[in-house]
Amino acid sequence: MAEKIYLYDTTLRDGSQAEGISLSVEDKIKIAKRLDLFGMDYIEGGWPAANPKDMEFFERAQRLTWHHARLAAFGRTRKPGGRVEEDENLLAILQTGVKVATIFGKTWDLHVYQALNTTLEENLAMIRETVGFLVERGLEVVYDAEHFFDGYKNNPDYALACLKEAASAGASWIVLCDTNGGCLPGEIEEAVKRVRQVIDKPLGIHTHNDGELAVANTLAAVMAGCRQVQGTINGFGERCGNANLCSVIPNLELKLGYRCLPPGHLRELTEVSRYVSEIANVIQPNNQPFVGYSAFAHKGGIHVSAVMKNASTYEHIPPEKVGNKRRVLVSELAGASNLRYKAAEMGLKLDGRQTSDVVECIKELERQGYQFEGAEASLELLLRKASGEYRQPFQVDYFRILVEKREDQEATAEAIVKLRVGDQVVHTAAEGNGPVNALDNALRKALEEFFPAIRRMRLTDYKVRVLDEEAATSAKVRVLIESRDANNSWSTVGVSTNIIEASWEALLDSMEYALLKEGAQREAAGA
Ligand SMILES: CC(=O)SCCNC(=O)CCNC(=O)[C@H](O)C(C)(C)COP(=O)(O)OP(=O)(O)OC[C@H]1O[C@@H](n2cnc3c(N)ncnc32)[C@H](O)[C@@H]1OP(=O)(O)O
Ligand SMILES: CC(=O)C(=O)O
Repeated sequence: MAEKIYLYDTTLRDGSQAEGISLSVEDKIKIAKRLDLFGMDYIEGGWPAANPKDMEFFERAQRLTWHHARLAAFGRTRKPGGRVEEDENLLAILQTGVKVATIFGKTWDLHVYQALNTTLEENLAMIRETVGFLVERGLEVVYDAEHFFDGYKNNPDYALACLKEAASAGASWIVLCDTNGGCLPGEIEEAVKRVRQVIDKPLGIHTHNDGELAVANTLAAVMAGCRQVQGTINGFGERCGNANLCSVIPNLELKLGYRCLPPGHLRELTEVSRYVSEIANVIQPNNQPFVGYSAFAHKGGIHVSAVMKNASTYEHIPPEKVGNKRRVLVSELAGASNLRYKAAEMGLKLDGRQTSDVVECIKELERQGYQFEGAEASLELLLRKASGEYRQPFQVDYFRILVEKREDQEATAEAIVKLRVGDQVVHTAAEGNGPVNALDNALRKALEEFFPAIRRMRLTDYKVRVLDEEAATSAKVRVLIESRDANNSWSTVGVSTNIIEASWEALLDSMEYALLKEGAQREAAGA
């Protein structure tokens, strides 16, 4: 059976130290519950003495049932010259009622002298007394040796002496921290091996990402003998972040053959990562390894052609192992393979001639400024039209816009639209707070009577990108529109030197796509 590596999540504590992240108690509870079900072994809930929010988290957490994880409360060693029995930070940990306390203490002599302003001997006493105080009260103590690796480089005997104090005082885990995040994997490996010779306790690793090596350093530490990994979901954390558990876990399980999560749970990784990003209100980078939207997205025609023959030609793991999906993008870099893949996804049949015509058409449109990667609904309409199986639900004869601005009055906009549905001609006018809004209103007014689905869709985002800035006010623009109904969202694109025309194109595609989906749903329901 594969060897177990214990997962220690500090998203709620070190993750909250990231600039721009502030979690409410409710957010923390939601994340902790999800991580518990996911199979995290330890969840660090916060530093109870640091703020009332963290204490409230523990009060609420005590009333909940935890299926897998042990909750840990974080804190520091006692103050220099202080008494553990009177240390409010330790008393707060006891007050939370948790069974695990994680204590960080100094290991780097520089910090002892300059941050704590005390002696090396007093720091050893602080570690010994603090760990002993909590162990005597029945807690499992995880000892986080802050700045261990920098301390080891500067004064190895003292750094190791700090670890020995914590171990002999009864700490269950000795966790080696690369607090400044500047170490290299080789340095980590060497130091961990040395610690194993002198410390007879299970070791853990806690790394930061300042040299972009937090994941690599964590893996190096595990290969050298650490059996607990500390990190955060999506690598959130102070400065450049912590070791990203969304990369650490699949590397440990899939590449190194360790056991971290309960069997089958790795498939929840992508969902967990996105859930935490959503609650933390952080946009997940598309290129985030394993779990990002683009982690298994293939754009180059050469890649897609090979992936369709054997996915491992351009994928280091099957995406479904981590709950992610393969995607194929269509752009000017596409070949026939991209189009065939897309057409099959849409249930369309394109013959060789149609496929090469669409590839050429897309390359030409992208040259003009269109971008189909971010406008999959416009792409689908294009492919359907090319397949010869598509009937347009309506035809537009023309639109006209009137924008008026009078002195001391707000600007007004009015749009007139003439279109045909079958053999009926519709001629409507509508006002709006701007020309695009007026067009949207006029189109809806014309179409709603024939197609009630239009009432159920709405525009959710509108983006304009100037394509050739130097052309100033005569520049070409690309408009991307995002729309949604109760079940789906979709994006469409339009390009023109006239911003109204570009918007109009994207708007028409958006409504046409809503009708296409509505028709497909009705068909599926047998209506
Ligand atoms: C490596 C890490 O990530 S550790 C965790 C870091 N996280 C945080 O700091 C977030 C939460 N922090 C806080 O809310 C506040 O800093 C508090 C409540 C903890 C302390 O606030 P204050 O009492 O106002 O102190 P302040 O933050 O200015 O300074 C920290 C003090 O802790 C001392 N300290 C630092 N590490 C330790 C330690 N391991 N053991 C004992 N004391 C320590 C410092 O020497 C300093 O003492 P001083 O005030 O006598 O100079
Ligand atoms: C303990 C901790 O958060 C660190 O050393 O980075």
